[in-house]
Amino acid sequence: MTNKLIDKRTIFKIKDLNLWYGNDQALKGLNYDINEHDVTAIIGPSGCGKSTFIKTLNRMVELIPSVRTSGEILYNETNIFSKSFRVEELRTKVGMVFQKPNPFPKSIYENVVYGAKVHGIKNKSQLMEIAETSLRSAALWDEVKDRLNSNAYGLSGGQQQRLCIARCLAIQPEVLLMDEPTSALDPIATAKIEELIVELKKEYTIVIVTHSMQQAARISDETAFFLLGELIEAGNTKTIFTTPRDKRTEDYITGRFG
Ligand SMILES: Nc1ncnc2c1ncn2[C@@H]1O[C@H](COP(=O)(O)OP(=O)(O)OP(=O)(O)O)[C@@H](O)[C@H]1O
Repeated sequence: MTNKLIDKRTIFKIKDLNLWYGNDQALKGLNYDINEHDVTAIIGPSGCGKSTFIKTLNRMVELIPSVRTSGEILYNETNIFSKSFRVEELRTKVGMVFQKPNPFPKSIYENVVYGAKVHGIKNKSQLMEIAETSLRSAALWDEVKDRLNSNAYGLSGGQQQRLCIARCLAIQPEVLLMDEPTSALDPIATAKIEELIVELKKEYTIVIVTHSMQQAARISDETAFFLLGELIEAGNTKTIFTTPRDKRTEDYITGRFG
């Protein structure tokens, strides 16, 4: 399915992607392009393959031993499944934020600079600069700048989620994958993350799984509707929500199932 009208750079080109967990096929013949600086929302009923799909984009899904894939995902024009492709580099460039905030049991500062340290940066002022820049980008700096050495577990759920976003940003990704990043948060914390996503798309490309139609409509440029492992319909979010082509998309977005 072709889905782009505007002339933007394609960051992921997905070609005939299939994925199996053992004998069970979870993704079926997906063809889709994801463009730079778009927020792309992945929607669909429980079990339709949304999480599996985004975890395939940085090959995290392969951490499950029974997983087998076929097809291609071109990331900046290189197939991520090719033998010579460096998966560690992919996971640096394509970061992930999960449903439940998952900070490490460390200080706020140590959480943010963790990846930079793993990458060998030792200089204290450089690390402090990375921490401040990342926390500012995640709209958290003002709330934590006086308590950087406090344990991250002392933050609220919404703050912890922004900390996890800051931790991702600190390793300078190009893409942020977000798997229902607000489903564990209250409406105010959710609104803050949504505002942040809209701000972050100036610098990053964002793919977000969401169960909330309102959230998809509020923050995404493109929406892809999945059903039983298939990509049923994708395109401009406004179009998908106002004039879907497929009856199954219409039924889902109007709450008739799922
Ligand atoms: N580790 C796994 N082993 C085997 N099957 C799995 C595994 N993870 C997911 N599946 C199956 O793959 C299919 C897609 O699951 P996935 O979690 O990607 O769906 P989803 O759309 O993200 O669901 P939800 O909205 O409930 O999170 C489901 O049938 C699920 O049972």
